[in-house]
Amino acid sequence: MRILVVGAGSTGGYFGACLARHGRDVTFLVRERRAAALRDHGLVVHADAGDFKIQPQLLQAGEIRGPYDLILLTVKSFGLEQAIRDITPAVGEQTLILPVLNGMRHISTLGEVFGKEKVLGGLCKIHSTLNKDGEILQMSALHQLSYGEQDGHDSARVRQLDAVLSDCGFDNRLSMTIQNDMWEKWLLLSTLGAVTCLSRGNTQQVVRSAGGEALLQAIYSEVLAVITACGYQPRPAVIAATLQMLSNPETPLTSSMYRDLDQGFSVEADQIIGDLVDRANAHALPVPLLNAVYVNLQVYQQTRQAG
Ligand SMILES: NC(=O)C1=CN([C@@H]2O[C@H](COP(=O)(O)OP(=O)(O)OC[C@H]3O[C@@H](n4cnc5c(N)ncnc54)[C@H](OP(=O)(O)O)[C@@H]3O)[C@@H](O)[C@H]2O)C=CC1
Ligand SMILES: CC(C)(CO)C(=O)C(=O)O
Repeated sequence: MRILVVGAGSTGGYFGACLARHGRDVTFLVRERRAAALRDHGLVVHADAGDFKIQPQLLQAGEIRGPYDLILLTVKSFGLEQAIRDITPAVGEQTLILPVLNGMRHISTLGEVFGKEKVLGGLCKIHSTLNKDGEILQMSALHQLSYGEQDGHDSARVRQLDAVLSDCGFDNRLSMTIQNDMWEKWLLLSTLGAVTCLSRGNTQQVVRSAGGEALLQAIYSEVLAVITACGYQPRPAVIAATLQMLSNPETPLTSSMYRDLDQGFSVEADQIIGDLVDRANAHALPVPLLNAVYVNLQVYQQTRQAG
Protein backbone atom coordinates (compact mmCIF):
# COMPACT_ATOMS: atom_id res chain seq x y z
CA MET A 1 0.00 0.00 0.00
CA ARG A 2 1.53 3.32 -1.09
CA ILE A 3 1.01 5.86 1.67
CA LEU A 4 1.31 9.62 1.30
CA VAL A 5 1.56 11.44 4.62
CA VAL A 6 0.67 15.07 4.11
CA GLY A 7 2.68 17.13 6.58
CA ALA A 8 5.57 15.93 8.71
CA GLY A 9 4.64 17.89 11.83
CA SER A 10 3.65 16.74 15.30
CA THR A 11 1.11 14.11 14.22
CA GLY A 12 2.13 13.30 10.63
CA GLY A 13 5.80 13.14 11.61
CA TYR A 14 5.01 10.77 14.47
CA PHE A 15 2.63 8.32 12.80
CA GLY A 16 4.42 8.52 9.43
CA ALA A 17 7.79 7.79 11.00
CA CYS A 18 6.35 4.83 12.91
CA LEU A 19 4.88 3.43 9.69
CA ALA A 20 8.12 3.92 7.73
CA ARG A 21 10.18 2.43 10.54
CA HIS A 22 8.04 -0.70 10.35
CA GLY A 23 8.62 -1.13 6.64
CA ARG A 24 5.51 0.52 5.23
CA ASP A 25 5.85 2.36 1.90
CA VAL A 26 5.61 5.93 3.17
CA THR A 27 6.27 9.21 1.37
CA PHE A 28 5.87 12.58 3.10
CA LEU A 29 4.47 15.54 1.22
CA VAL A 30 6.23 18.53 2.74
CA ARG A 31 6.99 22.15 1.95
CA GLU A 32 10.38 23.55 1.05
CA ARG A 33 11.73 24.49 4.48
CA ARG A 34 10.66 21.22 6.10
CA ALA A 35 12.04 19.26 3.15
CA ALA A 36 15.46 20.88 3.53
CA ALA A 37 15.56 20.23 7.29
CA LEU A 38 14.47 16.62 6.91
CA ARG A 39 16.96 15.97 4.12
CA ASP A 40 19.78 17.37 6.26
CA HIS A 41 18.92 15.87 9.64
CA GLY A 42 16.44 13.04 9.00
CA LEU A 43 13.14 12.75 10.87
CA VAL A 44 13.96 12.36 14.54
CA VAL A 45 11.29 11.12 16.95
CA HIS A 46 11.62 11.35 20.71
CA ALA A 47 8.99 8.75 21.48
CA ASP A 48 7.81 7.75 24.92
CA ALA A 49 9.15 4.26 24.22
CA GLY A 50 12.55 5.55 23.06
CA ASP A 51 14.14 7.77 20.42
CA PHE A 52 14.49 6.78 16.79
CA LYS A 53 15.30 8.35 13.46
CA ILE A 54 14.32 7.64 9.88
CA GLN A 55 15.50 9.07 6.58
CA PRO A 56 12.11 9.87 5.04
CA GLN A 57 11.11 9.70 1.40
CA LEU A 58 10.02 13.24 0.54
CA LEU A 59 7.99 14.98 -2.13
CA GLN A 60 6.94 18.57 -2.59
CA ALA A 61 3.81 19.90 -4.27
CA GLY A 62 4.08 19.53 -8.03
CA GLU A 63 6.25 16.40 -7.78
CA ILE A 64 3.43 13.91 -7.28
CA ARG A 65 3.26 11.37 -10.08
CA GLY A 66 0.13 9.30 -9.88
CA PRO A 67 -2.26 8.20 -7.18
CA TYR A 68 -1.56 6.81 -3.71
CA ASP A 69 -3.59 4.11 -1.96
CA LEU A 70 -3.77 6.03 1.31
CA ILE A 71 -3.42 9.72 2.05
CA LEU A 72 -2.87 10.40 5.74
CA LEU A 73 -3.81 14.04 6.04
CA THR A 74 -2.15 15.74 9.00
CA VAL A 75 -2.21 19.46 8.26
CA LYS A 76 -3.85 22.08 10.47
CA SER A 77 -7.33 23.22 9.43
CA PHE A 78 -5.99 26.55 8.13
CA GLY A 79 -3.69 24.60 5.79
CA LEU A 80 -6.49 22.44 4.43
CA GLU A 81 -7.35 24.49 1.35
CA GLN A 82 -3.76 24.52 0.10
CA ALA A 83 -3.29 20.85 0.99
CA ILE A 84 -6.37 19.93 -1.04
CA ARG A 85 -4.88 21.64 -4.09
CA ASP A 86 -1.52 19.96 -3.52
CA ILE A 87 -2.80 16.40 -3.07
CA THR A 88 -5.22 16.42 -5.98
CA PRO A 89 -2.78 14.57 -8.31
CA ALA A 90 -2.36 11.91 -5.61
CA VAL A 91 -6.07 11.10 -5.47
CA GLY A 92 -7.16 8.30 -7.80
CA GLU A 93 -10.25 6.12 -8.08
CA GLN A 94 -9.23 3.80 -5.22
CA THR A 95 -7.51 6.33 -2.96
CA LEU A 96 -8.55 6.49 0.68
CA ILE A 97 -8.13 9.78 2.51
CA LEU A 98 -7.68 9.49 6.26
CA PRO A 99 -7.68 12.89 8.00
CA VAL A 100 -6.59 13.28 11.63
CA LEU A 101 -7.63 16.89 12.03
CA ASN A 102 -9.51 17.90 15.15
CA GLY A 103 -13.13 18.99 14.70
CA MET A 104 -15.58 17.94 12.00
CA ARG A 105 -15.76 20.61 9.30
CA HIS A 106 -12.94 19.14 7.18
CA ILE A 107 -14.89 15.92 6.59
CA SER A 108 -17.55 17.65 4.54
CA THR A 109 -14.99 19.88 2.80
CA LEU A 110 -12.95 16.87 1.70
CA GLY A 111 -16.08 14.97 0.67
CA GLU A 112 -17.29 17.85 -1.47
CA VAL A 113 -13.93 18.06 -3.28
CA PHE A 114 -12.95 14.41 -3.68
CA GLY A 115 -16.23 12.53 -3.19
CA LYS A 116 -17.59 11.35 0.14
CA GLU A 117 -16.73 7.71 -0.53
CA LYS A 118 -12.99 8.48 -0.61
CA VAL A 119 -12.95 10.08 2.83
CA LEU A 120 -12.71 7.93 5.94
CA GLY A 121 -13.58 9.09 9.41
CA GLY A 122 -10.44 9.45 11.49
CA LEU A 123 -8.93 10.86 14.62
CA CYS A 124 -5.75 10.67 16.60
CA LYS A 125 -5.10 10.99 20.28
CA ILE A 126 -1.55 11.98 21.06
CA HIS A 127 0.27 14.73 22.90
CA SER A 128 2.99 15.64 20.46
CA THR A 129 4.84 18.74 19.41
CA LEU A 130 7.97 19.82 17.55
CA ASN A 131 11.02 20.88 19.55
CA LYS A 132 13.18 23.82 18.50
CA ASP A 133 15.17 21.55 16.15
CA GLY A 134 12.03 20.38 14.35
CA GLU A 135 12.16 16.95 15.99
CA ILE A 136 8.98 15.18 17.04
CA LEU A 137 8.40 15.08 20.76
CA GLN A 138 5.79 12.62 22.05
CA MET A 139 4.87 14.05 25.44
CA SER A 140 3.00 11.05 26.90
CA ALA A 141 2.55 7.37 26.14
CA LEU A 142 -0.71 8.09 24.26
CA HIS A 143 -0.50 7.43 20.49
CA GLN A 144 -3.83 6.31 19.14
CA LEU A 145 -4.93 6.44 15.50
CA SER A 146 -8.56 5.48 14.81
CA TYR A 147 -10.30 5.14 11.47
CA GLY A 148 -13.34 3.64 9.83
CA GLU A 149 -16.00 4.05 7.19
CA GLN A 150 -17.94 7.24 7.88
CA ASP A 151 -21.27 5.38 8.04
CA GLY A 152 -19.77 2.66 10.24
CA HIS A 153 -20.11 -0.24 7.83
CA ASP A 154 -17.49 -2.97 7.68
CA SER A 155 -15.62 -3.14 4.39
CA ALA A 156 -12.76 -4.99 2.76
CA ARG A 157 -10.87 -1.73 2.24
CA VAL A 158 -10.90 -0.73 5.92
CA ARG A 159 -9.89 -4.26 6.90
CA GLN A 160 -6.97 -4.03 4.47
CA LEU A 161 -6.04 -0.61 5.84
CA ASP A 162 -6.24 -1.95 9.37
CA ALA A 163 -3.80 -4.73 8.50
CA VAL A 164 -1.32 -2.24 7.05
CA LEU A 165 -1.54 0.09 10.05
CA SER A 166 -1.21 -2.76 12.57
CA ASP A 167 2.04 -3.65 14.35
CA CYS A 168 3.68 -0.31 13.61
CA GLY A 169 4.39 0.69 17.19
CA PHE A 170 1.28 2.77 17.84
CA ASP A 171 -2.23 2.01 18.99
CA ASN A 172 -4.24 1.59 15.76
CA ARG A 173 -8.00 1.13 16.01
CA LEU A 174 -10.49 0.19 13.34
CA SER A 175 -13.80 1.67 14.49
CA MET A 176 -17.34 0.95 13.34
CA THR A 177 -18.49 4.08 15.20
CA ILE A 178 -15.92 6.54 13.97
CA GLN A 179 -18.34 9.46 13.46
CA ASN A 180 -19.49 9.21 17.03
CA ASP A 181 -15.90 8.77 18.18
CA MET A 182 -15.01 12.01 16.41
CA TRP A 183 -17.86 13.90 18.05
CA GLU A 184 -16.86 12.48 21.43
CA LYS A 185 -13.30 13.54 20.83
CA TRP A 186 -14.50 17.01 19.88
CA LEU A 187 -16.32 17.19 23.22
CA LEU A 188 -13.06 16.50 25.03
CA LEU A 189 -10.80 18.53 22.82
CA SER A 190 -12.92 21.66 22.44
CA THR A 191 -13.55 21.87 26.20
CA LEU A 192 -9.86 21.34 26.89
CA GLY A 193 -8.84 23.83 24.18
CA ALA A 194 -11.39 26.41 25.31
CA VAL A 195 -10.55 26.30 28.98
CA THR A 196 -6.77 26.20 28.57
CA CYS A 197 -6.64 28.93 25.91
CA LEU A 198 -9.01 31.19 27.86
CA SER A 199 -7.14 30.77 31.12
CA ARG A 200 -3.69 30.55 29.55
CA GLY A 201 -2.86 27.55 31.69
CA ASN A 202 -3.31 23.82 32.15
CA THR A 203 -6.35 22.07 33.64
CA GLN A 204 -4.65 21.60 37.00
CA GLN A 205 -4.13 25.35 37.32
CA VAL A 206 -7.73 25.94 36.23
CA VAL A 207 -9.23 23.44 38.67
CA ARG A 208 -7.11 24.80 41.53
CA SER A 209 -8.38 28.35 40.84
CA ALA A 210 -11.49 29.69 42.56
CA GLY A 211 -14.36 29.17 40.13
CA GLY A 212 -12.13 27.20 37.74
CA GLU A 213 -13.87 23.86 37.97
CA ALA A 214 -17.27 25.52 37.58
CA LEU A 215 -16.01 27.31 34.46
CA LEU A 216 -14.72 24.04 33.00
CA GLN A 217 -18.03 22.31 33.72
CA ALA A 218 -20.03 25.16 32.21
CA ILE A 219 -18.00 25.10 28.99
CA TYR A 220 -18.36 21.32 28.88
CA SER A 221 -22.14 21.63 29.21
CA GLU A 222 -22.30 24.12 26.36
CA VAL A 223 -20.27 21.84 24.07
CA LEU A 224 -22.37 18.84 25.02
CA ALA A 225 -25.57 20.75 24.29
CA VAL A 226 -24.32 21.71 20.81
CA ILE A 227 -23.24 18.18 19.98
CA THR A 228 -26.56 16.78 21.16
CA ALA A 229 -28.48 19.42 19.17
CA CYS A 230 -26.52 18.32 16.09
CA GLY A 231 -27.96 14.83 16.52
CA TYR A 232 -25.03 13.05 18.15
CA GLN A 233 -25.31 11.56 21.58
CA PRO A 234 -22.00 10.92 23.31
CA ARG A 235 -22.18 7.77 25.41
CA PRO A 236 -23.08 8.49 29.08
CA ALA A 237 -19.96 6.69 30.31
CA VAL A 238 -17.80 8.81 27.98
CA ILE A 239 -19.51 12.02 29.10
CA ALA A 240 -18.80 11.20 32.74
CA ALA A 241 -15.26 9.89 32.22
CA THR A 242 -14.22 12.84 30.05
CA LEU A 243 -15.40 15.40 32.59
CA GLN A 244 -13.74 13.49 35.38
CA MET A 245 -10.46 13.40 33.47
CA LEU A 246 -10.59 17.12 32.65
CA SER A 247 -11.41 18.05 36.26
CA ASN A 248 -8.76 15.88 37.89
CA PRO A 249 -6.70 18.26 40.06
CA GLU A 250 -3.72 15.88 39.94
CA THR A 251 -3.31 15.87 36.15
CA PRO A 252 -2.14 18.98 34.31
CA LEU A 253 -3.62 18.61 30.82
CA THR A 254 -3.11 20.88 27.85
CA SER A 255 -4.42 20.75 24.29
CA SER A 256 -2.37 21.12 21.13
CA MET A 257 -4.28 24.37 20.48
CA TYR A 258 -3.09 25.79 23.80
CA ARG A 259 0.49 24.66 23.14
CA ASP A 260 0.34 26.47 19.79
CA LEU A 261 -1.09 29.60 21.38
CA ASP A 262 1.51 29.52 24.13
CA GLN A 263 4.26 29.54 21.50
CA GLY A 264 2.64 32.36 19.50
CA PHE A 265 1.61 30.10 16.59
CA SER A 266 -1.60 30.23 14.61
CA VAL A 267 -4.51 28.34 16.21
CA GLU A 268 -7.44 26.41 14.76
CA ALA A 269 -9.99 28.77 16.30
CA ASP A 270 -12.57 28.46 13.51
CA GLN A 271 -12.39 24.68 13.24
CA ILE A 272 -12.31 23.79 16.94
CA ILE A 273 -14.45 26.53 18.56
CA GLY A 274 -15.98 28.68 15.79
CA ASP A 275 -17.66 25.71 14.14
CA LEU A 276 -19.35 24.83 17.46
CA VAL A 277 -20.55 28.43 17.82
CA ASP A 278 -21.91 28.36 14.24
CA ARG A 279 -23.73 25.10 14.92
CA ALA A 280 -25.13 26.50 18.19
CA ASN A 281 -26.39 29.58 16.33
CA ALA A 282 -28.04 27.37 13.71
CA HIS A 283 -29.95 25.66 16.53
CA ALA A 284 -30.67 28.95 18.37
CA LEU A 285 -28.69 27.59 21.30
CA PRO A 286 -27.05 30.20 23.57
CA VAL A 287 -23.34 29.46 24.10
CA PRO A 288 -21.97 32.59 25.81
CA LEU A 289 -18.80 30.93 27.09
CA LEU A 290 -17.88 29.36 23.76
CA ASN A 291 -18.60 32.67 22.12
CA ALA A 292 -16.26 34.44 24.58
CA VAL A 293 -13.53 31.90 23.86
CA TYR A 294 -14.03 32.28 20.11
CA VAL A 295 -13.80 36.09 20.28
CA ASN A 296 -10.73 35.78 22.48
CA LEU A 297 -9.03 33.47 19.95
CA GLN A 298 -9.99 35.64 17.00
CA VAL A 299 -8.46 38.68 18.70
CA TYR A 300 -5.33 36.61 19.36
CA GLN A 301 -5.18 35.70 15.67
CA GLN A 302 -5.61 39.34 14.61
CA THR A 303 -2.86 40.47 16.99
CA ARG A 304 -0.53 37.78 15.65
CA GLN A 305 -1.19 38.74 12.06
CA ALA A 306 -0.66 42.45 12.81
CA GLY A 307 2.57 41.80 14.74
N1 LIG B 1 -0.21 17.76 18.04
C1 LIG B 1 -1.09 17.10 18.73
O1 LIG B 1 -0.81 16.72 19.87
C2 LIG B 1 -2.44 16.77 18.15
C3 LIG B 1 -2.91 17.39 17.00
N2 LIG B 1 -4.13 17.03 16.50
C4 LIG B 1 -4.68 17.65 15.29
O2 LIG B 1 -3.97 17.14 14.18
C5 LIG B 1 -3.93 18.11 13.12
C6 LIG B 1 -2.47 18.32 12.74
O3 LIG B 1 -1.84 18.90 13.85
P1 LIG B 1 -0.27 18.86 14.10
O4 LIG B 1 0.34 17.67 13.49
O5 LIG B 1 -0.08 19.11 15.55
O6 LIG B 1 0.19 20.16 13.29
P2 LIG B 1 1.68 20.64 12.96
O7 LIG B 1 1.56 22.10 12.72
O8 LIG B 1 2.63 20.16 13.96
O9 LIG B 1 1.97 19.88 11.60
C7 LIG B 1 1.31 20.18 10.43
C8 LIG B 1 2.31 20.06 9.32
O10 LIG B 1 1.60 20.16 8.09
C9 LIG B 1 2.47 20.79 7.20
N3 LIG B 1 1.72 21.30 6.06
C10 LIG B 1 0.72 22.21 6.05
N4 LIG B 1 0.27 22.39 4.80
C11 LIG B 1 1.01 21.57 4.00
C12 LIG B 1 1.01 21.32 2.62
N5 LIG B 1 0.17 21.93 1.78
N6 LIG B 1 1.91 20.43 2.13
C13 LIG B 1 2.78 19.81 2.96
N7 LIG B 1 2.83 20.01 4.28
C14 LIG B 1 1.93 20.88 4.80
C15 LIG B 1 3.15 21.86 8.00
O11 LIG B 1 4.32 22.15 7.34
P3 LIG B 1 5.16 23.50 7.42
O12 LIG B 1 6.24 23.16 8.40
O13 LIG B 1 5.64 23.69 6.04
O14 LIG B 1 4.22 24.59 7.90
C16 LIG B 1 3.35 21.16 9.34
O15 LIG B 1 4.62 20.56 9.42
C17 LIG B 1 -4.61 19.36 13.70
O16 LIG B 1 -5.93 19.44 13.28
C18 LIG B 1 -4.53 19.16 15.21
O17 LIG B 1 -5.58 19.83 15.88
C19 LIG B 1 -4.88 16.03 17.05
C20 LIG B 1 -4.43 15.38 18.17
C21 LIG B 1 -3.23 15.75 18.85
C1 LIG C 1 -7.38 15.09 22.77
C2 LIG C 1 -6.01 15.73 22.65
C3 LIG C 1 -5.79 16.58 23.87
C4 LIG C 1 -4.99 14.61 22.62
O1 LIG C 1 -5.09 13.88 21.48
C5 LIG C 1 -5.91 16.50 21.36
O2 LIG C 1 -6.48 16.08 20.39
C6 LIG C 1 -5.11 17.72 21.17
O3 LIG C 1 -4.33 18.11 22.03
O4 LIG C 1 -5.23 18.32 20.08
